[in-house]
Amino acid sequence: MSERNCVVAVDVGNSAVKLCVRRGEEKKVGDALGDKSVAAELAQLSVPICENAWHLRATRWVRDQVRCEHSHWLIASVHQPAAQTLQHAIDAMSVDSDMQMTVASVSRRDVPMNVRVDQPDRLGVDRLLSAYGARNQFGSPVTVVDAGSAVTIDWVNDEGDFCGGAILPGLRMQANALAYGTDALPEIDWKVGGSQSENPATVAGTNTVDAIRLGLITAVTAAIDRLSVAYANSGAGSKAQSKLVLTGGDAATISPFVQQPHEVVPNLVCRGLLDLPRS
Ligand SMILES: Nc1ncnc2c1ncn2[C@@H]1O[C@H](COP(=O)(O)OP(=O)(O)O)[C@@H](O)[C@H]1O
Ligand SMILES: CC(C)(COP(=O)(O)O)[C@@H](O)C(=O)NCCC(=O)O
Ligand SMILES: [K+]
Repeated sequence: MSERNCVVAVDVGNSAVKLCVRRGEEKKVGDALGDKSVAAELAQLSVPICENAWHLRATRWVRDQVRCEHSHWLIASVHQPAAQTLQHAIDAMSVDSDMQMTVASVSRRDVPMNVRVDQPDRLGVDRLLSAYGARNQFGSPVTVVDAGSAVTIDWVNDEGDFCGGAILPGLRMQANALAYGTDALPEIDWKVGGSQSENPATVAGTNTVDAIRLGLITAVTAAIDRLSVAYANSGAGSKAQSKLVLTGGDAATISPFVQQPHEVVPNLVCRGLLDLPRS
């Protein structure tokens, strides 16, 4: 890649930092509803923030991926200490690098989407950006699920407005909570597998691990199925059929057990960042 300018999209979550850079020709997406050009090839990386020197892995990856004169980093964060650590690593890298770097912290005001919640400034910018990315790719109405540290199940109405949603603990957090809050329960690997790999969402667990796995998967997927239908019904009379989109570190794990038709799109927050109109 030898462009003059490139954009580095960064989603700082509570478990991991996700980075995306678009390879090759950039496409202008702006705010065009239904535009599918976001499917352009992306280089993507997820670095768990529990990993030693995660910030160095992140910045080195970007240095190796992009060969441009000026990189503009768009950072959306719901974890301020991690965002600060990353900012310092970017500053340090820019001292030793030929590449010019600028960094912008993205807030909800940068996202061209109406927000219908009680306190918009308290809304996680990741929720808004994944909704924005989903709306750009699939149109509205759409239910957007981000299955990460927390699972968010959000609603974008017929008019394309962000209307809030639900927040529940993510799979790892639920697994931790059971192990932490009891004497007898082990901390399980919630990923599908083990003795009940055929379909843990329909067969009663006949041992502790399978029972926990069934509980966790059902808690998350039943919430998704129920709320996506309820949201769509709340927009009764809507002209367009409602869609359902999953993203986040656990999206692929839960997808086989979500009954409603849906799409899995990796790194929707970063895709939303790359879609933002340029100032
Ligand atoms: N290798 C992994 N490292 C960390 N989390 C993982 C990994 N594989 C799957 N996960 C799951 O992904 C979730 C984190 O998803 P992610 O979307 O990165 O979260 P966040 O946006 O909160 O940082 C964890 O809660 C865990 O359940
Ligand atoms: C709900 C979240 C914790 C999800 O974070 P994540 O799982 O992506 O790390 C985050 O969007 C957040 O801190 N939100 C602030 C509260 C709100 O959105 O209402
Ligand atoms: K999330």
